[in-house]
Amino acid sequence: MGVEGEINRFLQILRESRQRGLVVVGTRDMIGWAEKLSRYASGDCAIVAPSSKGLSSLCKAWAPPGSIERILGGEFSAAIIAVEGLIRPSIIAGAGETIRSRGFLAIVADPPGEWDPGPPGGTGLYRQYLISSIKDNPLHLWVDADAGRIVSRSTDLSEGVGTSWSLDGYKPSPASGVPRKLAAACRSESQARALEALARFLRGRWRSALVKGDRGRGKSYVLGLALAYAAWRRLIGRVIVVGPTPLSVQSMMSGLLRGLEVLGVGGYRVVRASGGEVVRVSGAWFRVAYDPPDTAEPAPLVVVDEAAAVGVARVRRLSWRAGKTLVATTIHGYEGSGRAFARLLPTILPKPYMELELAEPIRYLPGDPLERWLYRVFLLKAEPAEPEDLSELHAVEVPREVLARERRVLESVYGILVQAHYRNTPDDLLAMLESTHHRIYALTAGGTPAAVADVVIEAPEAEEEARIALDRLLYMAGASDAAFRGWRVSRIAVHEKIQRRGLGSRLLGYIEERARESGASLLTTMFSRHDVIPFWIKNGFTPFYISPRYNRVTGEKNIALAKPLDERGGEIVEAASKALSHKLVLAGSSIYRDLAAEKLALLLHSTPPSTPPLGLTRVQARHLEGFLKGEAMADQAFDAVYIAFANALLATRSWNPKDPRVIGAVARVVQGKPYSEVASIMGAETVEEAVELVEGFLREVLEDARGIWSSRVIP
Ligand SMILES: CC(=O)SCCNC(=O)CCNC(=O)[C@H](O)C(C)(C)COP(=O)(O)OP(=O)(O)OC[C@H]1O[C@@H](n2cnc3c(N)ncnc32)[C@H](O)[C@@H]1OP(=O)(O)O
Ligand SMILES: Nc1ncnc2c1ncn2[C@@H]1O[C@H](COP(=O)(O)OP(=O)(O)OP(=O)(O)O)[C@@H](O)[C@H]1O
Repeated sequence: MGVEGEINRFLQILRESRQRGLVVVGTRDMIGWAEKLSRYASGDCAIVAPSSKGLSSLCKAWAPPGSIERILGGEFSAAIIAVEGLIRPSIIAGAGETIRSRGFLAIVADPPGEWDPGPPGGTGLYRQYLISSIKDNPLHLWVDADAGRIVSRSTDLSEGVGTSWSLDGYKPSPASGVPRKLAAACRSESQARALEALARFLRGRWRSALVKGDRGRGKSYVLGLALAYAAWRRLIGRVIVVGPTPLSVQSMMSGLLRGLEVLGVGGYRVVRASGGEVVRVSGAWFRVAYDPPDTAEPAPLVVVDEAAAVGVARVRRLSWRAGKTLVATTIHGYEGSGRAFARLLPTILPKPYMELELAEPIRYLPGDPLERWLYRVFLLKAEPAEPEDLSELHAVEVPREVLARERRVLESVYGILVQAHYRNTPDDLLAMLESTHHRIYALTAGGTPAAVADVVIEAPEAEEEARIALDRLLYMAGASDAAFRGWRVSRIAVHEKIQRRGLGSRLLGYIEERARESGASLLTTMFSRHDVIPFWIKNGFTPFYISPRYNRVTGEKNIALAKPLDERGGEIVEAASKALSHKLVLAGSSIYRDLAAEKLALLLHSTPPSTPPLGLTRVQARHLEGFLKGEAMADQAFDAVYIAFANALLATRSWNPKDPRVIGAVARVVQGKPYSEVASIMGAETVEEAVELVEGFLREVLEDARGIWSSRVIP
């Protein structure tokens, strides 16, 4: 049988078993084979190929390798990857998740001996890892089409894969309120249970609900069914649906339309975008409309699909101003682990809050082998082993070769990072295996990693990704010529069961020693989880930069800190940190107004003392004396109080950043917050109490700092 016959036979096995499989075709005729494969799928496919190949119209959907998100949210009989050179893990993982039951993922690549899916100039470890992983796939066919031979094949139909979706186990809860015919439109028990809960949510006093689950679980669809229920019960009027693209909310719209149909709600109008996507469904008393994240405005009911792609800041803003908010988010998917994000959502969504999880896949059968393979190869569900005995700890560098070779090590290292960090993507694996400027360090207990750090060696001549902290540092210090090296701790995490026992600090100490030995002038870090600032300060780091913009993913501003390792590093960190202290005080009421006052105080306290470019006029000095004598309120002499307080804060460090009076004065004077907010920041019972505490404190501090501000009166 020729190669084509083999492929036909393999695809037949997929169709009969309803499982999904992987086809790899090695050939020099990439275009010809991409065309053949699209014919096997009768054109119901998505293709990932550069525009130069002229393949973009071959399938229903096309994405260039740099914008895989263009096909995500779609669903096809096949996904074809026809990309020369680098095939990022996120392309394979993303394309794989768009395929329905019985379908196939195809990679058209160079002939086997010549194929290198890794980046040019890399280590070659990703190639090695991917090739051995393909051979481990239980349902795959790899052919060398030009030589007419099979490279490897496995048709082990996985056990434990279901044969269809079923609602057999589902018995409606008493008084669920969901009509039977609507429940019957669900495909899994957990989807039907979620629908019941969402009906309760829509009827009751709940403010927000989160539907979470892995990809293809029917999260979006059940939101649509729930909206149909709400329309039928006349519980909704204006609803906005927010998602990264109109394509990404189509499953929700399908659920809505199907729900309206089975409930017999008629007389509504459907508006489609130019690409055919449903963007609005409006009936006599309800209107469900898609709104892009950038322009979405709160409404009585807001539905956010793919919340991780919409971003924390937007979800927070919309949900607080909406009547009710329904949110769907993916825990594990092509974009990596959204586990930490799913954990963050309950802390930002308004209460009362309800959470639901969908377990069984719907796009393909439960236990599908391609899903299991993608999750395993790209570590989307990596679970770290828990170290047992912490009495003997060893800090080590984990060589890339070991990560590529030893699955157990790779899983625990990766698992700790996935568990702790907001967002890991499959491409992190590529960076770990291939990028020569990344290094992985671990603290192991009995051979099991207990803490892990990913360090980037930043050098002035390196590409931008490998000098992000260095660039900010030079900018802040007003320097441009420095030619030194820094090591940036890009991620650090301790196994979640053993945090706050000194392990993180110990690993950081080890990294510091290695950085010193290598001749680096600095150790730096940059992150947006403001809750861990104390960890860095406790370990001797000095803040030197806070981004004026929000991190799109976390909704917080990035903060950078550094620890100098030699004299030159010390000079530049000091200059940059002083510049930051001036920004914090002088721009505290504008770009840094949203920083928590206690974080601003803490950061400021960790910068070196300096003299700010601020003096009082004689008139201001007179107003200030009036305030100090109790003849005027601080607000009456606010400009003078601000200048004198800024001088005192910047020039001395005798104040305690944890003192609520300091935090209150920072919130009021530096950040210009209203006393109502200052009172709650300080924990004061009334606004009057807050005013009294802040004014009393200001009088004390400014009296003590008289020597500082009085010498700066401009004649
Ligand atoms: C660049 C980045 O990766 S920033 C993100 C850091 N990583 C994370 O947030 C992931 C989750 N957290 C963790 O993995 C760990 O808690 C780490 C890495 C932050 C700290 O490691 P740990 O071993 O837990 O901290 P360690 O015991 O060494 O802490 C030393 C001191 O730092 C401070 N500290 C540590 N963690 C925190 C925290 N989450 N919040 C506030 N202070 C902290 C405390 O002062 C602590 O001393 P204490 O416990 O006596 O009060
Ligand atoms: N009850 C159902 N009846 C028919 N089709 C369904 C049903 N539930 C889900 N589907 C279909 O299954 C596929 C996956 O569902 P959906 O998109 O809602 O999943 P999801 O959990 O939101 O995952 P993803 O984030 O991957 O889109 C979609 O094509 C959807 O239309």
